[in-house]
Amino acid sequence: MTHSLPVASVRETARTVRSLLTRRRGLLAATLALLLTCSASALAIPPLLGWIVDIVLSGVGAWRIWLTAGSLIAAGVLSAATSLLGGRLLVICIQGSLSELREDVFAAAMRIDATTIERAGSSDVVSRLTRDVEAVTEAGSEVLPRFVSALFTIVLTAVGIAALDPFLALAALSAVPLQLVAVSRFLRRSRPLYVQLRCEESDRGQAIIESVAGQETVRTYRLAPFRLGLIAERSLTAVETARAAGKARNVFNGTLNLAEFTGLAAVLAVGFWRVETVEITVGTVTAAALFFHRLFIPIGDLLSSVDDLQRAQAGLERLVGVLRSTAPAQPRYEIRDGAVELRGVTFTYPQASTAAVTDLTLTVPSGARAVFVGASGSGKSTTAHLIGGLAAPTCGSVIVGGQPATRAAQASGKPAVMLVTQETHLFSGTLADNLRLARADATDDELRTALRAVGAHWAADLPGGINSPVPHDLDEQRLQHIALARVLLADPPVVVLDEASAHAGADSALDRAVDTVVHGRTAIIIAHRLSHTENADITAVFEAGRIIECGEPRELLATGGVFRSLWEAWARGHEQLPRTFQPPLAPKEK
Ligand SMILES: Nc1ncnc2c1ncn2[C@@H]1O[C@H](COP(=O)(O)OP(=O)(O)OP(=O)(O)O)[C@@H](O)[C@H]1O
Repeated sequence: MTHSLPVASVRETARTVRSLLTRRRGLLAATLALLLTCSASALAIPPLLGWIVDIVLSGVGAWRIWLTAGSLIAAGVLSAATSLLGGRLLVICIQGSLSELREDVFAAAMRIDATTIERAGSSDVVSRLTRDVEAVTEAGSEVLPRFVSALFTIVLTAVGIAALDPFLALAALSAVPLQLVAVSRFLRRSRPLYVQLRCEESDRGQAIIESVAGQETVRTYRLAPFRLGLIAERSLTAVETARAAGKARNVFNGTLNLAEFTGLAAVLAVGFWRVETVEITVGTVTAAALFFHRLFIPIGDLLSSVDDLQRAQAGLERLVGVLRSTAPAQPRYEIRDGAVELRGVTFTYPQASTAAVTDLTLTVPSGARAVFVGASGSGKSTTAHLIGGLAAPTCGSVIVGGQPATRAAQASGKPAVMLVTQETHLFSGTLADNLRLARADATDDELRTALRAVGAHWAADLPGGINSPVPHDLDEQRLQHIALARVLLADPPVVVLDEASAHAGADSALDRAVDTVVHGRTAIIIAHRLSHTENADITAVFEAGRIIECGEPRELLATGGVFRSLWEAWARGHEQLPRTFQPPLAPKEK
């Protein structure tokens, strides 16, 4: 079960939209004035046509027909020109606001901490940044301009009919009750359905992403039927909600058609009676019928855009929810040095019932090298993540350079801590692009130097050198080269290497690269081989989420505790001990 990110209330969403629009209030006012002019000039067309009918019926001078026709053309041209210009300005205004919102939401999503993303499921964030942004953008650029101009046309046309004849206006109003019922029922029913549908779609996406990402596990444990069942169940739930939303839309459209029929029938019937009683001319009834007929399209536009706007509103509420789920942009923090301190740290993963690490206390002075050893699941990676500021401890504090680690992650200037894991993410683009993620202003020479320093000589052999697209078939070692070169380029005071040289194998080139990278900075190394403790200032032995031994490795060997047993067991499996641990470091026999 995922805990989706929050969805903003209607009021919060309206506040955000208002603040985005008021930044462009001049442009918005000009746009509305143009659209109003467009609707007003279009409004002149039915009465002018009605006059032509009356002039023809009365048989007076042809010049009047020409004059009226000229006015008709002028009104048409003015209406078309202002509609074009107003529509364009509206799109510019809305697109500007939307792109600002998109940037804010994207920046906010990047600031959400890893624990919240994990709790919400990554597909929730992805669906907000893709499908919701799409729905809002589409509504903003296509539906909203149609909605605004339809709204103006309806209001002005209603005024026009009333000015022609109040009885005809009353007849036209007979369509309104049915329209109001249709809209209010639809609004009540569809908005929660759209919000629900989005959540269900993102749950379905999460199940698919997890199944694909974990396909090896799925295959190994023969979980395919279970995973497919889960996806099918979530798809079915989403389809049922989509069907309920479709049904609500059909009822809505049917009621609108009935309303149109009722209104036009009423206008024609009343018009017939009024002409019979010779109180108005045929031209007036013609103008009123044309007015009412002209209303069909904008009313259809207005009410059908309610559907799209509803969907966009649901999307907007989810987007504003992303803004709400992060703290406002943090001020940049200065870190003092590369010292790392854990003070009574306990951390429990969101959906776990027991703590992954408990009451950890450790001090790594600036520039020192600390190596974490321990069995799988003993809490090393969790501690590395906490030092990297990816999550805040449940209890206690993790301090980097005098700042809580989560703040140090936003240190001003270069990053305070960099975490290198076995999973090196590459973006599409060239090798240089991928390295410049660490330092945007690095020159080509600096990139090449960093690659050489970590032993990535293969990069020079690529057809276009560092400007070649990243090869798809990079092996784990080469991926680690890129990750380590990024550290050299970013030059953080603290580096956390989680199994960074696990793929070194017999070749110790990657170990040498690790040595180069950690030189001159505080290093936290999660070791998969005890040889890594050879050059460590501090070795911390983890067991069941606790640090059970901690100190300078020679002292630990001399003390004869768990580390010494581990060391001896490891050494038995390796004919050759690392140089420094041989005679000089090996514990003296007591
Ligand atoms: N995302 C997670 N959600 C819930 N529990 C987790 C999560 N990641 C790790 N754990 C649990 O936290 C505990 C510590 O795991 P951690 O990965 O930190 O250990 P580790 O020593 O780094 O192991 P390894 O060397 O296998 O990575 C384990 O019990 C593990 O099952």
